[in-house]
Amino acid sequence: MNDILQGINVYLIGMMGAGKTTVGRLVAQHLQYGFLDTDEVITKAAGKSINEIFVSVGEAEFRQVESDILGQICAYTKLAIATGGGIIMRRENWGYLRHGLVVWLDVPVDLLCSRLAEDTTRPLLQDANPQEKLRSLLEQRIPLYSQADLHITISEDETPESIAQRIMDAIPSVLKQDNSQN
Ligand SMILES: Nc1ncnc2c1ncn2[C@@H]1O[C@H](COP(=O)(O)OP(=O)(O)O)[C@@H](O)[C@H]1O
Ligand SMILES: O=C(O)C1=C[C@@H](OP(=O)(O)O)[C@@H](O)[C@H](O)C1
Ligand SMILES: [Mg+2]
Repeated sequence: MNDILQGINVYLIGMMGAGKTTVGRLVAQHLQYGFLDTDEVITKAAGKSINEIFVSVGEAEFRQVESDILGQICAYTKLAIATGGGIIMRRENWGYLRHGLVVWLDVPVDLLCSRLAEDTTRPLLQDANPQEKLRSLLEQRIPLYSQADLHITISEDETPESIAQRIMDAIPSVLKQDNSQN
């Protein structure tokens, strides 16, 4: 598989709670790739949590830093990258994501909600009605998530390992022509 991918990066996109960070680590192991999480890179560089960044400089500045980090990451190869759920909103980010293979983890809102019910680390969900917030964010974002190379639909009962395996099985079918011909 590593040979077929020719070292191109694999980017996981999808909503908060979709499992990008959890599954991304496993995909990296399967591919014998490095693993990066854009949120983790940002929090390490800033010395602050995502919540603190949103409070101190606001979402707009966070999005700028997120784009800058993605621009730097995409210069490397052999990485599986878990992105933040909103990374797909900026057009310039697609220029970076397109250097790699983009995988959308598509999880129903009800399941996202149950996974994140006790979570306090997602500032956008510190809302009176987190379920409605997730629903409206997903509605805005679906046209963008849909631009992924690979669409992985996830049902209620599927382990992260099973999802990672499905991604591995599906990758050959969506490899960009240039890479599959080499
Ligand atoms: N396939 C899965 N089955 C059950 N729980 C999961 C699964 N994938 C992720 N989770 C849990 O859901 C929460 C959010 O996962 P995370 O990987 O942080 O998502 P994301 O990075 O997409 O926001 C975590 O508590 C994680 O353990
Ligand atoms: O969907 C979003 O806009 C966000 C998702 C978060 O990452 P996860 O998708 O890993 O939760 C994080 O980047 C930030 O809280 C904003
Ligand atoms: Mg994450």
